[in-house]
Amino acid sequence: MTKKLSLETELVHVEDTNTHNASITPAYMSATFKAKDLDEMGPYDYTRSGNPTRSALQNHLSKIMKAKHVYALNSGMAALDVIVRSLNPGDEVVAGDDLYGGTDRLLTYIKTFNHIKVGHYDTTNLELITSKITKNTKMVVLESPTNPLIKICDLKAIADHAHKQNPDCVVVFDNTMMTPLFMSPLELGADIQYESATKYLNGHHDIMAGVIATNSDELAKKVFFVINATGAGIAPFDSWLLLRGLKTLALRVERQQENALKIAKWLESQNIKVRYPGLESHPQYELHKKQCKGTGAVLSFETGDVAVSKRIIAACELYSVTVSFGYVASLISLPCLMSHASISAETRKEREFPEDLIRLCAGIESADDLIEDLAHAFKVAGFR
Ligand SMILES: Cc1ncc(COP(=O)(O)O)c(C=O)c1O
Ligand SMILES: N[C@@H](CCSC[C@H](N)C(=O)O)C(=O)O
Repeated sequence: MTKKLSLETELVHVEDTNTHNASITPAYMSATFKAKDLDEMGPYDYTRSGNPTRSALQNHLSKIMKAKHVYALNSGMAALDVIVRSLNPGDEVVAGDDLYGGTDRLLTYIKTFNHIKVGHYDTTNLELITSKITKNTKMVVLESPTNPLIKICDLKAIADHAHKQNPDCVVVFDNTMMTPLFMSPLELGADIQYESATKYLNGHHDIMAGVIATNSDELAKKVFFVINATGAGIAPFDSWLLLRGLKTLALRVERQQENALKIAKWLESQNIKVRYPGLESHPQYELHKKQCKGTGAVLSFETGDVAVSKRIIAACELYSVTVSFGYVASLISLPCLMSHASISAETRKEREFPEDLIRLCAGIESADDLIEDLAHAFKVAGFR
């Protein structure tokens, strides 16, 4: 077919050749592969280095992420770990001031133990962030929308500035919240896009996974070296589950987004300050619309009192109280005690991180049921 296919179509059609023409890519549950003969070893020898199920997944992701090189790893944090291993002591990294807690923890680790200089700044303030990116900056680490404050940064403007200052500066973008369905960071100037595939890409909360995408041969080479050297590549059965989950990405995320918008509007109608890029009240609503095709399904809001937030969360019946997001069922959490507990209370305060912030991630249930459950929880908690 010569026509350019839409992403929704690409998602469900996995190109793969396998011995028996199985319709579904088999899970090659083998650590080793026999050498044909000693002069021709074949493409696979050991699953740490490569596995056909992982290759099928990576090839499929390459199409979806419109990237020349894609690597699938055993978690989103493993992906970031592989990326930051290209840094050397003394290198300077500029990062956002609102990042997933585990990202912050890993950046703090490399700052403390690898002697890499890491500065955190408000990425919504273009003047500030660009003033911090200089010719000495080796890497920029961004998230947008951020987890959990839903801050939006201007990726193109930041990447253009970084590359002007230092053509070798590596702009790394965490696209977990938007997924390739709603945002194409590589097209906007990122050198490396990574995602926690544990979230939307898989969608079923039954695996941990991460992906790295880049169009640079040089960066891809470095990434593959570390994956092979450390064993960070995704396992065959997890590759198989991720391939299966990806097929319904568009259906799931579109429905989740629809629900999130309805919930966000309902919360706003209760005079609550809601952080969601699909609301016109979001301070970077226009910017987000300019660089993304959708607004995702994660939102957060404050109640003004940690005790009230805890009571609301405890009173929810449909929302599971868990970390993570992107699951087909709805989730609710208190980031300061859960996903962002690894950031010290002092740092959270410095970065204006509200302790009463509730993060909510819409699933694919009926929006009416989800709103009714929240309304009921508010009542039980004595809120509103
Ligand atoms: C935005 C974001 N990036 C990266 C990660 C790390 O991914 P993983 O949990 O798959 O290691 C998470 C959550 O854990 C996240 O929320
Ligand atoms: N105990 C975990 C917490 C994981 S939080 C996962 C997710 N990214 C989220 O934002 O909810 C840890 O220490 O990493």
